[in-house]
Amino acid sequence: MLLRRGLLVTRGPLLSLASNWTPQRPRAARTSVSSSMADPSPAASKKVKMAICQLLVTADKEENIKCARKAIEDAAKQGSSIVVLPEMWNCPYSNDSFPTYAEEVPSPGPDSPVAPATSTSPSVSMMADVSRQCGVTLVGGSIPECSNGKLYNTCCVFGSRGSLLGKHRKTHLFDIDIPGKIRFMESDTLTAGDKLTVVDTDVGRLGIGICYDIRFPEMALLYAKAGVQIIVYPGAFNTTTGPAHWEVVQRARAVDCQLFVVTCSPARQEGAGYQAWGHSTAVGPFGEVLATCGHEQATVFVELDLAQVERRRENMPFMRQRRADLYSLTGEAAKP
Ligand SMILES: NC(=O)CC(=O)C(=O)O
Repeated sequence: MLLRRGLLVTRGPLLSLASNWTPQRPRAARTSVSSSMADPSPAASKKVKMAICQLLVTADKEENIKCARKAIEDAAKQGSSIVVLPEMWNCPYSNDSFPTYAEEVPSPGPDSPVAPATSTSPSVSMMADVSRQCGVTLVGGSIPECSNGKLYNTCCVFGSRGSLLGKHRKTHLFDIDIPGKIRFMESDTLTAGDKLTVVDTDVGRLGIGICYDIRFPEMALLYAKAGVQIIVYPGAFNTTTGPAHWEVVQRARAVDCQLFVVTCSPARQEGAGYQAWGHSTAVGPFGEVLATCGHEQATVFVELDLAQVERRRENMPFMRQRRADLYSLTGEAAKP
């Protein structure tokens, strides 16, 4: 069997680890499902239908909220039980925009009261309302959050009854300078979060990271240690780092940690100051790209079989094989 891009793998029956399900396959979404190993046992599967909404983000906040709501409703109509939004989906990705578009985000909890739609947090209210109305788990990409005079890049996770189950503040700020290509300093306006975020949802245990967080394998390994099945990274790589690293880092995190990795980018907006790479993707625990798309607006539908996480860990028990006598990983990704 030959996998994409010429990787030669062992012989064995072709097996879909997680099949793409596309009642109406979105334009530009691509599926590449592959497996290099025969599934050793037909153990119970636990399938999760996910929609990854690569939204076109404009300077019009109200319009962005409307579009996000519609994408979530459409995904739910097509049977998704979990929907993912992009990083900074309610505003242009720029330090000028973050303070202007920022909202307050309440503390998570099963009874978290979420401000009514008329409040100063319209993006948060919409996400709470639509997740409850559609009965979906929602990983709400990220929005700028204002709290005690500081700004954060914050992802809200809502349960299928509309409560705010968790919030993750981007822990590694995107401060890079590649001369002649791209310079971006999130730290000019944003403050880094100081916690890792594991959330138990109806669809499984999620770990959350935002964009640049994906470059730090220690964080992903701590999530794996905490029993996370899917790490979701809303993210907006760019046209310099995207082609070089976007897919590689997703597959690396998935292989290292033997779990699903899902990314959700904004679509590329011609003429925008920040050119997002797009290519929202789902990767399986054997490092296989399950579904992806180009840089245009699209929803990627994918079915994840969470039983594959355990299977891959049985096949190759990295966790047990670590050499704690030679190295160790400290830190905490507390189980919820
Ligand atoms: N925008 C980010 O946070 C990260 C990014 O573009 C990169 O790591 O490259």
